Amino acid sequence: MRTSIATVSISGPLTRKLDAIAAAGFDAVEVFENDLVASTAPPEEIRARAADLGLDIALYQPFRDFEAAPPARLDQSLRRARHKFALMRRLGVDQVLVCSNTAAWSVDDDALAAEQLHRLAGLAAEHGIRVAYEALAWGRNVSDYYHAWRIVRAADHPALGTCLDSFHILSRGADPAAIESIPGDRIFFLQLADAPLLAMDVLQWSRHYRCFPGQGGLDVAGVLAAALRAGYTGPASLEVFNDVYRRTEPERAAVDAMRSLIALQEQTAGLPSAAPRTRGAAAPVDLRVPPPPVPATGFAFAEVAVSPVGGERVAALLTALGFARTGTHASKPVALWERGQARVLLNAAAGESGAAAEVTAIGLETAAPTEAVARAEALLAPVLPRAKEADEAPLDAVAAPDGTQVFFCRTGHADAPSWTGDFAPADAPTAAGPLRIDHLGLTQPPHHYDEAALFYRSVLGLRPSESLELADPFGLVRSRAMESEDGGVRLALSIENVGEHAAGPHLRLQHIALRSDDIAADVRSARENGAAFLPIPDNYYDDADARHDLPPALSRELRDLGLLYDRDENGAFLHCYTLAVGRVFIELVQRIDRYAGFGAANTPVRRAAQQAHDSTP
Ligand SMILES: O=C(O)c1ccc(O)c(O)c1
Ligand SMILES: [Mg+2]
Repeated sequence: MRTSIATVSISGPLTRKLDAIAAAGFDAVEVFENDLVASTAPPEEIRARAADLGLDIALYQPFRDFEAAPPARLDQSLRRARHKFALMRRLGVDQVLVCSNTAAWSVDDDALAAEQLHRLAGLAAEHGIRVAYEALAWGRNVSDYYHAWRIVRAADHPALGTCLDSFHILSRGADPAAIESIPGDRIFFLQLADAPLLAMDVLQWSRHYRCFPGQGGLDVAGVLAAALRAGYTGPASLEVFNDVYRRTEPERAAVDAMRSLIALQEQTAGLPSAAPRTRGAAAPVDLRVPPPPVPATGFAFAEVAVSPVGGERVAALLTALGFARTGTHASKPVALWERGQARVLLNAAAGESGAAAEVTAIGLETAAPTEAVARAEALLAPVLPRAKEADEAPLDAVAAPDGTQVFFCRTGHADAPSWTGDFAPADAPTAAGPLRIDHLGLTQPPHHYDEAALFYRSVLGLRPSESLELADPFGLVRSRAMESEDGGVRLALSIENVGEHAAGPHLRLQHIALRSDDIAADVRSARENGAAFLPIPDNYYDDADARHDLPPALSRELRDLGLLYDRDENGAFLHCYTLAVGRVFIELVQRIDRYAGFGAANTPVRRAAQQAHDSTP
C-alpha cells in the first residue's frame, strides 16, 4: 500500500519536513496550506524538491467553508478556488481536500451543498484537479462520513469524491462498516489518525491529541480494512495534529510515523475480515507486513553503566541485597552480578563522564534472537553494531527511542550460544533465596513517550495498559505499563511534566524492580548488610490502614520495614525502594496471589519521599 503523511504532522519548515518524510520512506505527502504559505520557497521549488526526493504530492489541503453557501457568497468562494487551483498547478498536485463547512452562515441544505460541490468539481476539472470532500466531526451541517458521501453521490461529478478520515469517523462513534458500501473509486483519499480515548470537545481533541495509529485507543485498522474492502487503492495517509509532534525533531517523528503505518498494515492484514474485495481494481492492495513477532518471555539482564564511584556503590548495594559477582567479561569492563534469576551487569566503560549509575541496556529472553532483530529492523528500529571478539556469543541489539539498548538473548539453552559464556566465573552464587527482575521503570523524555509506547508495542509485542496521570509534588507524572503476554516482561514507562522550580536527581530516576518470595526477610537482611531504603512517612501508613483495613500485625510490619502496600481484585503487592545511586534505585516487590499492577497508587508518595530525601542535607 502506498504511504503518505500530511505535512502538518511533522515539525519544522516545509522543506525540512519533506526531507524527513522522504528519508523515512514515505511515497507521498499532503501539503498543508499553512506550511506552504509560511514557506520561503516558491511552489515550483517545493514541487522540484518533492520530485527530487521521490515524493508524490498527493493532496493539497484544506479548502474550508465552501459548500452550502448562501448564493451571495458563492462567487467569492469560487474566486478563492480558482486562485488555489492555479497555485496547485504550480505545485504539481492534482487533488484538493474540501472539508465540510463550519461557518454559522452555511445552509442546512444537502441539495444546495451537492449543487455547489458539482460546480466546484467542474471548475477543478478544467484545471485537471479532483476534489475530495471530507466531513469534519465538528462540521456545521455535515459531520458524518456517510452524510458527506450521500452529498458527493448526489452531486454526481467524476472529479468529485470523498475523503475518509479515521479520526472524524471514530471520534463520533460512527460504525466504519458502512464504508464498504461506498464504491472504492469514489473514495478519493484516506487519512488515518489515532487518538487517546478522552471525553472532551471533539475539535480540541482533534487539533491537540491526535496521534499515530497504535498510540491511541481508536480502531484505525478497522477503518483501513473497510476502505480496502470497498476497493480503495490510493495511499494511506497519516494526518496528525499533535502538540508534541509539532515540536519533535522531524526526522525521528517521521520514522515513528512510518513505524506506525507498517504496524497498522500488519494489524489490518491480520483481521479476520481483512481480505480486500478490490472492486474494480486491477490488483489487490499489498500490505507491508514485517516478520512475525517473537515473544519476549523474560528479562535476561539489566545493564547499568557506572562511574568508578557509582560502580562501588551499586556493587555494595547488590551485595547487601544478596547478589554475588559471579562473572567477569572476557573482553569488556563488565561484571555479572546474580541472585537467583536476577542478573545485573555493571558496565564500567561509562567512565567518569556519565551519571554515577544509569540503566543503559536491557536483555530480553526470546526463543529466536535473530528473528526478533529482523522484525525490529523491519519496524525501523536502529540495529546496533556490536564490537565482539571472534569467540564470543553473537549479540543482537536495537536501540529503543530513549537510547536504551535492547538485547535479544537466549540464556542457557543448548541450541544457541549463551551470552553468559562470555563471562569468566568469579565468586560463587550466594545462598540467598530466589529473585528475578519483575519490571524496569524507565523515565522517557516527554516528547518520546508515545513513540516509546508504539516501539515497545510493535517491535517487542508488549501490551500497553492505559496511561495514568499521577500528581507529583511538582507537577504531573504520566505512567504507562507495557507487558508481555505472559507477564514475563514488564516495563513501566513514565514521563515527567514538572515545574521548572523542581530540581533534584529524583526527577530522572530509573529503577530495577526485583521480585522476592519473602520481601520482609529480604529487607531485614539487606538492612543488616548496610542497604539504605527510602523512608516512608507515617501519614502514608495512617492512610493505608484507613483505605485497606489492614490487620494490625501486617500494618506494624509495613511500618517497621518501610514497605508500601497495594491491592487489586486479584491480590496484594508489597514493595519498597532503596536510595538511588546516580539515576538508579532498586525496588523490591512481592506479588501476593495474582496481583497484576505495579503499585502505581504509591508513586506520588515515593516521589515526594525521594524529593524530601534529595533535599535533606
Ligand atoms: O482541524 C481541521 O480543521 C482539519 C482540517 C483538515 C482535515 O483534513 C482535518 O481532518 C481537520
Ligand atoms: Mg482530515
